[in-house]
Amino acid sequence: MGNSASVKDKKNKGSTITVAEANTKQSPGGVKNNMEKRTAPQRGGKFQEVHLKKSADHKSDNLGPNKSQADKEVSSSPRSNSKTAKENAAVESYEKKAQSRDKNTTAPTEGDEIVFETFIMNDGREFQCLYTGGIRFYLDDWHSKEWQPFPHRWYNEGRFVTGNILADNNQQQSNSSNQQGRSTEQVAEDVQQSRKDDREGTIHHPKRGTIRTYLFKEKHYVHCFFDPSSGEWMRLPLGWELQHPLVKEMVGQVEEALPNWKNRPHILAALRVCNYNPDECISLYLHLENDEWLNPPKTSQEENKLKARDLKVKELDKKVQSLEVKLKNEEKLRKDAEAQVLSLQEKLSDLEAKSGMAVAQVEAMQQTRPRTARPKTPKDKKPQGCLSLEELDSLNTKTTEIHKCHAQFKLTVERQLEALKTMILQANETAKKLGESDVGHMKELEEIRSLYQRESLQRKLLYNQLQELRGNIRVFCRPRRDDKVQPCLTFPTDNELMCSNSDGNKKTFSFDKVFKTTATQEEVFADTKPVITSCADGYNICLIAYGQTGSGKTYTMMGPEKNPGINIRALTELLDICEKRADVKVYEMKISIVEIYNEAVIDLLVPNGKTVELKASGTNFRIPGLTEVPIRSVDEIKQVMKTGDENRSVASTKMNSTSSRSHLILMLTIEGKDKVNGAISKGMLTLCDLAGSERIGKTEASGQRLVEAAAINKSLSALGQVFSALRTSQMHIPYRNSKLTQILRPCLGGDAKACVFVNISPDVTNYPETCNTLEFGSNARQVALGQAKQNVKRMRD
Ligand SMILES: Nc1ncnc2c1ncn2[C@@H]1O[C@H](COP(=O)(O)OP(=O)(O)OP(=O)(O)O)[C@@H](O)[C@H]1O
Repeated sequence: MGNSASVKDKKNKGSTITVAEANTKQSPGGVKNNMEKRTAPQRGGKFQEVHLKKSADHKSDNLGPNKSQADKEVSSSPRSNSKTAKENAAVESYEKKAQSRDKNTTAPTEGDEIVFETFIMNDGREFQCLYTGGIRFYLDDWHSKEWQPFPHRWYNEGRFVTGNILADNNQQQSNSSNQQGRSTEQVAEDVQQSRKDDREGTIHHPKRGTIRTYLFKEKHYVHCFFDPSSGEWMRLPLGWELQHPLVKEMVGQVEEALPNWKNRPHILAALRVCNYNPDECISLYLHLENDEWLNPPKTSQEENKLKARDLKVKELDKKVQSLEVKLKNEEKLRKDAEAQVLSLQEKLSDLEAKSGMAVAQVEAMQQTRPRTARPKTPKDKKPQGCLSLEELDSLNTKTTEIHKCHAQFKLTVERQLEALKTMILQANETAKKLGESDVGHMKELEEIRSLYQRESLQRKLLYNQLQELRGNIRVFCRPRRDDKVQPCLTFPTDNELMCSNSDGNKKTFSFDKVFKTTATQEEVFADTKPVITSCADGYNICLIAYGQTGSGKTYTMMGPEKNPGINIRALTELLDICEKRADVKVYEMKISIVEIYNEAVIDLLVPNGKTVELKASGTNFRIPGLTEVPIRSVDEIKQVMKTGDENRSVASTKMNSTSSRSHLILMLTIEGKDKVNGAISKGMLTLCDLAGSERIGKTEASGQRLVEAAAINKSLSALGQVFSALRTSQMHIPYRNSKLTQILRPCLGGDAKACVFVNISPDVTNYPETCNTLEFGSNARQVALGQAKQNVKRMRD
């Protein structure tokens, strides 16, 4: 695991270049001519006479035109260059340490096996190294990009990380810097001789004129200026340093990312703490401002509180429903009342029309009525055609009756009108009251709605906290099914696994879940389902498969077409969630697929694959121009996967790689817009099938396979270092050390959730690799628990 890797690949034999050949080609200065005899440690723990390149005495001359970056760095820094007795003592002490560590952590192997190591210099720089046939090389990935002989003097200037990458984290040694004892003139001279780099600079001082500055790299960078009057390098005051162009640029970067942070000297002070790394400075600020981790640890009361809140939310749910029913009833009542008012208004206007007609009739009758006849005198003669007295009397009576009727009718109409007016007034009042109560209910409903939303948000937060308490990184162990091999695994409980070899060695490991070899794809997926749900709520989720080649990583993640693995199931589950929540949220899902091969990131959704670059963006990294394909159905998911797979085959043929030598990463962004309050949630699901974690075998340790193995070793080590830093709650998490950790950064740490599948082979012949994988998983699991407790119980019969 991690720093030591071996692979068996017989395909590439035609193009095999041995390490010695490769170095002869790579170092025109003639590596073989510059060899000397010295004692070097063997992995078996013995010392033997071997040839090693003469590096300390011949410094850069043996590297010819490929003068290594490391040598340049060393010569430019104020350190001792000569090989001393102190150095030899350091070499021997290292060798003794390596010998004793090998006994404990690494199984003895053949004499000239390739062993990968990481060398960390006291100033923090890291180099990938390989050790074979008693010779150690380092990968000069700054300048020549080739393997260079490991300089002798470096033994005194750093330490190796070997064996278990996580376990080695505690082996920090505080080697004292060689800088002590060197005069400032020598230091100044070294700086003058060094090649021009961005650490050199000048500042114009109003009294002292132009002053030379140099950004020293110690444990942390320290920006100093050379003071000729005292002959010493002095630390630059904040005010001066703010004038330096490089520093100005860094401060500007932080200011741009954090516009609220206006105090430039404070920013610079924080930059100093963060070793002049603006990204780190930004993340430090955000960490201190918002980080949940700074909150006091949760107690068991939290769980009770969560339950109580859940109950409250349910009650509120019921109340909302009953209020909605009530509101509907009241709305119906209001509509009825409105209809009644309308019909009454119609009746009223009808009656008004009728009464108007009646009045008109009466007026017409009054106008046509004959004048009252004068009383008849005896002299009068009844003219012809005139009415008789009796007739007139009866006419009078009728007229009087008509008058009476008219008066009565008028009275009735007036009364009716009055009654109608009162009714209309009453109806209006009722309608007004109904309207008011409607507004009241609406207000109440709105309040309850917002309360409900707040509660459900709080529920999600508490659910998230509960998940955090259970562990943000959950580790599952899945052994491959293989009935033809001699098994080395037993399963004492659902959380424990015992691994034993033919010598009777036994190791027990604990995980969040240990699947049996017979576990189905459905059973494996069931445990990740709740975590995936939270992706739709806007959380970053990551599922990683780690293990040696052939241990079932691809089977677990992708699976066969008829029995798919986690990838298809997770995406289908998310589509289901989106559909279920369609009433309240509108979701949009986009997918990208990339492959990391030899530290190059390849976009697999472009025909034949295209190399893309990672760019730092605030505290995270983004990939400008990366293809994103929207998905809306299971068929679309399958189509995208097929395209990715086809392009991966073409790309790997082009690069002469195999799928097990690269990491495959599937990235899905899911954006949901709340229909009620318009809130937007953005989650990310990262599904990662890592390259095989096994060690390199002797026969395959050449040419391209060697570079591949170094790249895999580097990225898996970086992943282990990130877990390690998270486990020990370090301020600086070394995400930058590999492309893999840069891409996985949003899903590791913070409030992201990760599930790590450690895939193992049940075969007893794979016992050492299986133990390495299980140890990686155990260490990753401790990140979740936040404890430095060792989960591995070692037993010997
Ligand atoms: N749980 C399982 N049940 C049945 N067959 C399995 C299981 N796990 C793995 N296999 C089979 O084992 C073989 C190797 O598995 P797989 O390709 O998934 O390994 P891997 O770790 O992804 O290897 P590589 O690193 O080369 O990609 C495949 O043929 C696969 O079908």
